[in-house]
Amino acid sequence: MSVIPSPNPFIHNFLPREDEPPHERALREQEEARAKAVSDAIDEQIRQDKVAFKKYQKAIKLLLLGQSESGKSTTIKNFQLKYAYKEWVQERGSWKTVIHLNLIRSVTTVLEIMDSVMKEQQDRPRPQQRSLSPSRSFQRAAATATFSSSEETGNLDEPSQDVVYDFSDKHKVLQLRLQPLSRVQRDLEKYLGSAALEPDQVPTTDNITFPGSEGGIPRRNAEFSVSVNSSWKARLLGKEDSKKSADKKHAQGLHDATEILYRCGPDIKQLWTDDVVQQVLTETEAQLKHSSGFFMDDVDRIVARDYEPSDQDVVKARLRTVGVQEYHLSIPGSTGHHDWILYDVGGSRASRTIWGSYFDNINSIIFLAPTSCFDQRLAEDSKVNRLEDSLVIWKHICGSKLLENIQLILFLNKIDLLKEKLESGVRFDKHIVNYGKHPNDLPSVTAFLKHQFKTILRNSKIQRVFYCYLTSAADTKAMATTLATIYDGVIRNALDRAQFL
Ligand SMILES: Nc1nc2c(ncn2[C@@H]2O[C@H](COP(=O)(O)OP(=O)(O)OP(=O)(O)O)[C@@H](O)[C@H]2O)c(=O)[nH]1
Ligand SMILES: [Mg+2]
Repeated sequence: MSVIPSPNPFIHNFLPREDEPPHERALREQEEARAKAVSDAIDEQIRQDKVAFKKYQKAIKLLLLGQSESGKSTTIKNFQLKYAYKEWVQERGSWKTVIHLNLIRSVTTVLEIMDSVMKEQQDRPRPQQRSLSPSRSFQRAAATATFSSSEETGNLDEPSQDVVYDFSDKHKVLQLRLQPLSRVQRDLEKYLGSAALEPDQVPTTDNITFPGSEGGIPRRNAEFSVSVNSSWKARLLGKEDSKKSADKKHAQGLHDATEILYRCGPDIKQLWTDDVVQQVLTETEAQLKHSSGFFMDDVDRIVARDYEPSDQDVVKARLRTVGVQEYHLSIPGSTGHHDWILYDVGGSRASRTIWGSYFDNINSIIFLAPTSCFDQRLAEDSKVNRLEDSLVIWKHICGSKLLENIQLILFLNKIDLLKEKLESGVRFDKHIVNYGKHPNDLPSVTAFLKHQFKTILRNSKIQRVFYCYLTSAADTKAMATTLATIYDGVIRNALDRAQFL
């Protein structure tokens, strides 16, 4: 018995009635057109998503890692400066607020140190006992001023030579006249958000360990957000709705900050060029000049009402990275343009928990180890030497199973500051015990550091080439050359990997 296929019995429900009245027909056609428009929009979205996904998959993905203040964001700035200058110029102005905050922070640090020493001096029994033993607030100021740590140098806890500083009413007047800056500092910090605070100023989570050396991929922490560009930049560039009353208030606040800073300019300069203040800073070994975001030598220029940051100012400016910042660049090369995605993460201990979630889909890692911090402790944990911390992170990265096929590039950074420090007489062997009796000069110290990092890579059981560069990320010319050098290597590695997969 054969079965004759019958037409779908429900088809009539969907076909227009033969006797459909004209107004119903018009309504139906309208509804169909609307449904088609929605369907077309969904198809277009899917098409665009596919294109974006393909582009994302083809893009070269580079992750920058390293402890806080190692120079990750500064390296990204160098990438932008070299390969995305148009966008760089568009965003340059937004850094003015950060640079103002950096300058005010330095002023606050100097004032805190001066105030602490003044009080110390007042309280001291005279003239028999005149030794300088710093107070708590003085030590706090010292920490922000990139002091040598007390445990390592002994310069804070031990009474120093008898010193009496020749403070006068002039210093007290300066203190009073610069007081308005503390309010400006608070306002700017509020405006820039948590990025404006350093790791020792934000609450930390206990028991944080570096993720990813074994086990699975850690989950992304809801506390952290990914953004293509940070919100403070958008706000400062006026990309957000400027009609909002909060934004208007902020704009007024920023204008007031510029005005107050302008009026305080001559006093800031007087404070910074004062002989007694300089003597205090020298003898308490406050390495303010070497600290991040140091702009005290440029006061005249920066406090000017019409100040516009230069390229170099932006590279020098310091703003902590919170969460993950994603940068998309289209970089020309010998084989055409390549899309690059650079991931900049925060380097403080609390921020490191997020790193592992970026390990699974990247091509290369640039690891930044700041070399000049051999005599400093972590802001988050004063028991840990910063150089040792870098070696520990490097060991985790080299040994991570998740990173087995990822190219590692090491930047031994802040070489300019290391050179200055060694030349000023700070002894490397005093802080790094296994340095032995080698000379206290740049070639010997960098050779030692290279050897340390290379040995860790070799011992990690994962076979890799040791790519290592001595860098000074604040030197944009030298960095342009380094970036050009690593550029081809990163692309070649990405293409090889794509073929292999
Ligand atoms: N002199 C000098 N300064 C540098 C160098 N590299 C970075 N800096 C400065 O050091 C400060 C900190 O650099 P960042 O790039 O913000 O450090 P980071 O690794 O991104 O820090 P987090 O965002 O906290 O993880 C900035 O003020 C930089 O200008 C360098 O090689 N030499
Ligand atoms: Mg950063």
